[in-house]
Amino acid sequence: MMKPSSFYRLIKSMPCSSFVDGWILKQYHTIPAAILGATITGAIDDSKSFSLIHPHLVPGLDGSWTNNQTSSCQILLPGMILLKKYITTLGQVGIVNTCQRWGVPQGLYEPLNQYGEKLRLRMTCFGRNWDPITGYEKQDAPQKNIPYELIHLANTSIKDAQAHLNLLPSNFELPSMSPDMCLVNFYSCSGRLGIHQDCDESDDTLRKGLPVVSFSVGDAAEFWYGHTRDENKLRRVILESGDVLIFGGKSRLIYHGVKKILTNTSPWSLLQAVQLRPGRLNVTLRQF
Ligand SMILES: O=C(O)CCC(=O)C(=O)O
Ligand SMILES: [Fe+2]
Repeated sequence: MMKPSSFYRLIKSMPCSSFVDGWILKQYHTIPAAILGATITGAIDDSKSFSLIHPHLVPGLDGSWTNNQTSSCQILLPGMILLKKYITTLGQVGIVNTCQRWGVPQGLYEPLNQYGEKLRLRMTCFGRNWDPITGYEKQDAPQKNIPYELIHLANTSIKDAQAHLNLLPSNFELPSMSPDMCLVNFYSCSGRLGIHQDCDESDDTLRKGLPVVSFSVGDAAEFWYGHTRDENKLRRVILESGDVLIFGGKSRLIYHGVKKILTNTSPWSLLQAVQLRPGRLNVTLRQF
């Protein structure tokens, strides 16, 4: 019996996969074969080194990852901005493929918390190393550069959010930043993330409120946030595929967490194009 590759798979197994054990095979989207055939060229051979990249689906750097025509901007709190439907389907496909390609061979691991318990997600990072227990302490492990496309998308998102803020009478500040760490999280349908603050970055970053930029791809999530850890006082927002959430300025140290994943809410067009496994991919960029 073949063991699943050590690379954790963002993209679900093809029905003809040689992977027969592990939870990877337990859930399938029911995508009719006719649709698969229309968009995915050729069967994927899982027995070789794991890569499901379809180069023709990776967008160029021509701005096609963003879609300002149909997106909208919501200010959730001072410094906390949600760009709804900001990333095009093509851009979302690009994010999945980029994370998949860049993640080889270590893949996304199941991190532990300080009590030795598994978190309810998988993760990897590009740029500076970070993990939930030691934070940024361990920089000796090999690092992978942050994919340029992700940096570009983060910068464009911040610029667009700033442009929106400039149109408003309020003077909510949203500083720019130069991302040097990119955290990739994948939540299965039962995944979640407890309420926390992102406060491991440098004092300078936190003091200046340099923003975290967060991309959501796949199933939607119920995201809780607010100025307190008290869950009764937190607000909720649904983060959907293609949304970009930015929290900086006065909201840089906001408490937040992912309460639940809303299963079967991935856009059909995304599943057709890239077959992201059931669940949610979240990519955050930040400056240490
Ligand atoms: O998945 C999300 O939307 C949030 C992720 C997050 O809070 C983090 O990685 O620190
Ligand atoms: Fe966070």
